[in-house]
Amino acid sequence: MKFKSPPVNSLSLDFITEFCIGLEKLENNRECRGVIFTSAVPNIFSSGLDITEMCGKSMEHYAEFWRAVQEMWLRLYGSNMVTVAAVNGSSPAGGCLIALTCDYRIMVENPKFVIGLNEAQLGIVAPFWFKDTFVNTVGHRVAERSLQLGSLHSASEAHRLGLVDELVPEVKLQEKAAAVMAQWLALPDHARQLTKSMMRKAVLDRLVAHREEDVQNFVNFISKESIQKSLRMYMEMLKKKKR
Ligand SMILES: CCCCCCCC/C=C\C=C\CC(=O)SCCNC(=O)CCNC(=O)[C@H](O)C(C)(C)COP(=O)(O)OP(=O)(O)OC[C@H]1O[C@@H](n2cnc3c(N)ncnc32)[C@H](O)[C@@H]1OP(=O)(O)O
Repeated sequence: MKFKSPPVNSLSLDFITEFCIGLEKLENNRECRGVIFTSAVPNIFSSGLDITEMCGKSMEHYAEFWRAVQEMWLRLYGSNMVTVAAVNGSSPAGGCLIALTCDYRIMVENPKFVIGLNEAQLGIVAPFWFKDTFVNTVGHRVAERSLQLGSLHSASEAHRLGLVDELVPEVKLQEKAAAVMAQWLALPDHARQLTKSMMRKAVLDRLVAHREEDVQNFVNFISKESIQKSLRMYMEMLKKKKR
């Protein structure tokens, strides 16, 4: 699955809806046993949740948007397929979450590419299920420090921390992703799928059990004037950076 929503593959409601429909089709296709996620936009895997979906909109819109974000994560983290992220560009926040939610992450070894859950830098808080996914990948200590600081890690640092599993030159990315996929698909599906479910079930169940509460927390949090102000300032900063 190749993300192609220029300029930065931000995760808008439309993007997320298409992502979920695409994933469901693949999940229901018995001939499809694995998916590689990558980007068709140069230098960007995904810039994370589309900030314009969380700024200056109605409470109803925030609730609809957050349910879609939850749905995307639930489907991807709970997927029966082998999921490999071929990270060929920067991947902050929600973009990093997509990579973390896969079974395996391969990143291009470009010192300009960054990845991490940088929510704290925007004055927002990664919800518990972002945090759980991060802890399950890198462990508690690394996740705690990285989340509190809202760190964006270079590709080599991300590899050192275990945030990504492998680094490769750009020209080798697709070949490597296909080789990893072949390795994972060599196992009997039922054994791999039951093992994956055993490892992820508690974290998935936690969101399912608290889904509406999580939507309400998000809506209350994001609609606070102080948070709206932080998001507006962040968007301004992104625009100024270009001038
Ligand atoms: C008490 C507990 C309660 C719990 C409540 C939970 C609350 C959780 C809430 C939210 C969670 C959010 C998670 C997220 O994903 S937030 C998004 C974070 N993303 C970022 O910080 C990335 C921002 N973008 C960048 O750093 C760069 O754009 C980069 C991706 C590195 C690409 O750089 P470059 O190639 O130089 O491109 P530009 O910066 O010029 O961007 C091009 C245009 O795209 C716009 N843009 C960029 N990112 C976003 C985005 N995420 N959303 C919307 N728009 C984005 C940017 O403004 C440029 O627009 P324009 O051309 O009009 O100037």
